[in-house]
Amino acid sequence: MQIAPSILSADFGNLTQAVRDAEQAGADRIHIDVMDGQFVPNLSFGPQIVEVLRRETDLPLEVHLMVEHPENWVKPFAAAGADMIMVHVESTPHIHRALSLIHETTAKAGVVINPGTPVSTISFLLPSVEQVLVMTVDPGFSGQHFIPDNLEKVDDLVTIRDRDDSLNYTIEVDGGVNVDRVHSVANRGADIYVAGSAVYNDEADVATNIKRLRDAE
Ligand SMILES: O=C(CO)[C@@H](O)[C@H](O)COP(=O)(O)O
Ligand SMILES: [Co+2]
Repeated sequence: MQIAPSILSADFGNLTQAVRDAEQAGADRIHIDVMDGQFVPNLSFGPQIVEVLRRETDLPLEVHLMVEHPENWVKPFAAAGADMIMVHVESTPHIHRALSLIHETTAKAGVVINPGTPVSTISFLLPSVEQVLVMTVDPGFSGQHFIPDNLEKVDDLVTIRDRDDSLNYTIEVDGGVNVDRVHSVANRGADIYVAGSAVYNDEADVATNIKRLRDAE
């Protein structure tokens, strides 16, 4: 599986080092959680941070937009160097427009579903995305508890993709993935998992934490 460390759990005073550590430890991509204090009750990064991190790493940068009016933020994040931009279906009445805007840039497009949103909500969008992000916590914070029922959505997304050759989205799981949970995520056929607090914490260094996750897959 691919691992996408989320820098939301890293030291905000040294994000460039956090990204370098992840790259050296063999991370596959960097997950950047963007929050506006409206769609979720927290604030985090703007496009300037992506621009800074773009200069630090060749790893793909994926932006998880947790904002209202995500359409307004597609171009700034793409211009800053995002390789993938993911939009919550719950965050806009104009999800097709948001995905089309992403495809007007060089970035790939992803759609995100909250724990309370069924896969059926996005079935008409699946041909239009390169990635589906299944939230296994309610978004807003790192370090929350994994909600296991959401793994059924991974089963559904794998089955739908297997049935239709024209669909080629990757399936990513985000929230509460740690050494105790990662095996169940891998088992269900997800392609990528996000790990925030399991990678960036005071217990061990980033390389040790990533190795522990890989060993537990
Ligand atoms: O999008 C989010 C939270 O809203 C996630 O990307 C978390 O930041 C992941 O952190 P952990 O749950 O792995 O600690
Ligand atoms: Co995220």
